[in-house]
Amino acid sequence: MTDTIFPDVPTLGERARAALGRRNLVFVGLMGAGKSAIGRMVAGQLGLPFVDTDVEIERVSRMTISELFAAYGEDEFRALETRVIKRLLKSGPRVVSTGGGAFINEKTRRQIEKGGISLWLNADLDVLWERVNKRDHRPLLKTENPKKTLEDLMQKRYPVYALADISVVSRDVRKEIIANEVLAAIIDHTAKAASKND
Ligand SMILES: Nc1ncnc2c1ncn2[C@@H]1O[C@H](COP(=O)(O)OP(=O)(O)O)[C@@H](O)[C@H]1O
Ligand SMILES: O=C(O)C1=C[C@@H](OP(=O)(O)O)[C@@H](O)[C@H](O)C1
Ligand SMILES: [Mg+2]
Repeated sequence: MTDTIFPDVPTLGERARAALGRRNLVFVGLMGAGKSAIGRMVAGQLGLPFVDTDVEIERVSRMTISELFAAYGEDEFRALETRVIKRLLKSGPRVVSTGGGAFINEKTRRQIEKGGISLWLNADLDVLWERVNKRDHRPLLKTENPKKTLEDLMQKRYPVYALADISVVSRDVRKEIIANEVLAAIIDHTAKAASKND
């Protein structure tokens, strides 16, 4: 409707796409923050390809994340994750949603810093818990007290996620609202970076 009345006014998605240029957009944050769901939605609005690193890891290994953890352990999973992300970031621009531990790994974080704009979806414990407790495919949460495990991971990881270029609060509102806030944050970040270079 708006497009018909104001045909030349770019949409939020088009403005964010122009701001991103040739860079990848990389979602980081804890399990349940919405990286996979919001990442896919944002990619659609930007008109860019979307890839979820966990899905890509499962595709190349022909195993589920749980099977990989069980068969080879977390260290091997991280090594595979680093290799997959390095490859994905080489041929952008695309939207990449990482698994929650990717940005915590120093080697992977350096690749992300080099290969694109990182965006932290920052959510509080209750929001995360509400979302993750509905499914049991996350091996790190198969503990006696998964909510406490999630809380411990928050304590350890949040200072590292805070190193991301952009952060957006992921909360209990419709996904479209968060996706639009992500697009606005990309535009804002690029404008600030440009004015710093003036
Ligand atoms: N804003 C939101 N409102 C409601 N549900 C959401 C929202 N964001 C994500 N979800 C849901 O929460 C669950 C976890 O999201 P997901 O994207 O898998 O998180 P992550 O990839 O960060 O672990 C999914 O079922 C997803 O659809
Ligand atoms: O936080 C983590 O270390 C992990 C998060 C998961 O991805 P999501 O954050 O998409 O759930 C997945 O990569 C794996 O279970 C390990
Ligand atoms: Mg995910």
